[in-house]
Amino acid sequence: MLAEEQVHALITPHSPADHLRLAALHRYHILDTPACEDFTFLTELAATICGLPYAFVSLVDADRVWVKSCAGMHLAELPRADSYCALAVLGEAVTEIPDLTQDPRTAGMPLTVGAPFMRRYSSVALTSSDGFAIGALCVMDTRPGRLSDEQRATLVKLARQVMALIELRANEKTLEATVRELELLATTDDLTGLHNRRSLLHRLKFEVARARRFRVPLSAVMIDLDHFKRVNDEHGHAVGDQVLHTLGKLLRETVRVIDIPGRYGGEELCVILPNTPLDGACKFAESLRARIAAQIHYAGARPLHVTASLGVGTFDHMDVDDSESLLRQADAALYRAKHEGRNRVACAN
Ligand SMILES: Nc1nc2c(ncn2[C@@H]2O[C@H](COP(=O)(O)OP(=O)(O)OP(=O)(O)O)[C@@H](O)[C@H]2O)c(=O)[nH]1
Repeated sequence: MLAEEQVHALITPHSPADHLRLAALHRYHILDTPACEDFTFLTELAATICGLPYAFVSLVDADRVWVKSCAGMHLAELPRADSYCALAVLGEAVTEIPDLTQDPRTAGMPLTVGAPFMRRYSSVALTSSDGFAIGALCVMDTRPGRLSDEQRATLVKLARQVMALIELRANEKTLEATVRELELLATTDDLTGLHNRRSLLHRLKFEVARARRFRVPLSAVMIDLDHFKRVNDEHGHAVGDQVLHTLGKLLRETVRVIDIPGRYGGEELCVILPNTPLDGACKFAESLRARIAAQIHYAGARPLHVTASLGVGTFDHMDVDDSESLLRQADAALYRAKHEGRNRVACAN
């Protein structure tokens, strides 16, 4: 019998390419994902075809072997050094150990010396598209023995199906992430990071419908920077852009998670406040006005102060009309705020 550390070295000879193999495994984002019927089906099929009670789809991580699906026995993960599957990623496409008690690498492993006292192990490596063995489809039994040629050939085909499923799931995830990114691009204003006009109006329609349905108030605050033309004229368009960008950030950080801040157009911004009555919306607008006025911007090294006028419009659930009239109300109030001297909030009557 080999010394324990020699056996350990046989089982976990992390090859120089192991970090590449691990990188290939991690690209699939499959580790620690929930159980899934498709994998279970293929695993149970492997057990049935080989006529054995146990089958597993295992993925060999840095220090553990994580089990994606199992048949015959529940297993979540094992230390890498305690798993037969760690051997399956060492080079051979097919690994077969007809008597685990006779192989120095496996004779002392917990599943060999303890329940269920495994005796045979056959596996096919799961090979990534770039050629790395990331895990194995394996079958086991508590009696020694070998697979027939036909069973082995079928297990190879099934392993390809498992790998195809892993690829498919990874592609689906990439596609979902791309769709999310595209959605974000289509609904976000580049300069401010707020909802763009189209998205803002879309969300507003939805909120109007919700206010009607649940009989709750809905408010909108229109925000227009004061004398912004001067900022552009005196300091350049890039400084004006920077002011809008900073303002967008302030808005994103100020509003509650259910509020909807957007860029209505040019230097006019808007925040939709669901479930907020007029007095709450006016308080919000006043605090926003003060924050905008307190912000310091820079034109080169020169500090620059910018103020805004704000108009608040509200629908009570009793008279919720439509999104356009809500914005008209807020706009009329904004016009009043400008007219009364700017850097102030006007609320709809
Ligand atoms: N830098 C920059 N400026 C913008 C952008 N969109 C609109 N503006 C400018 O915002 C200015 C708006 O000017 P006006 O509508 O005349 O109003 P104002 O100077 O802000 O004056 P009041 O609103 O009456 O206080 C114009 O000069 C626009 O060019 C933008 O994306 N970037």
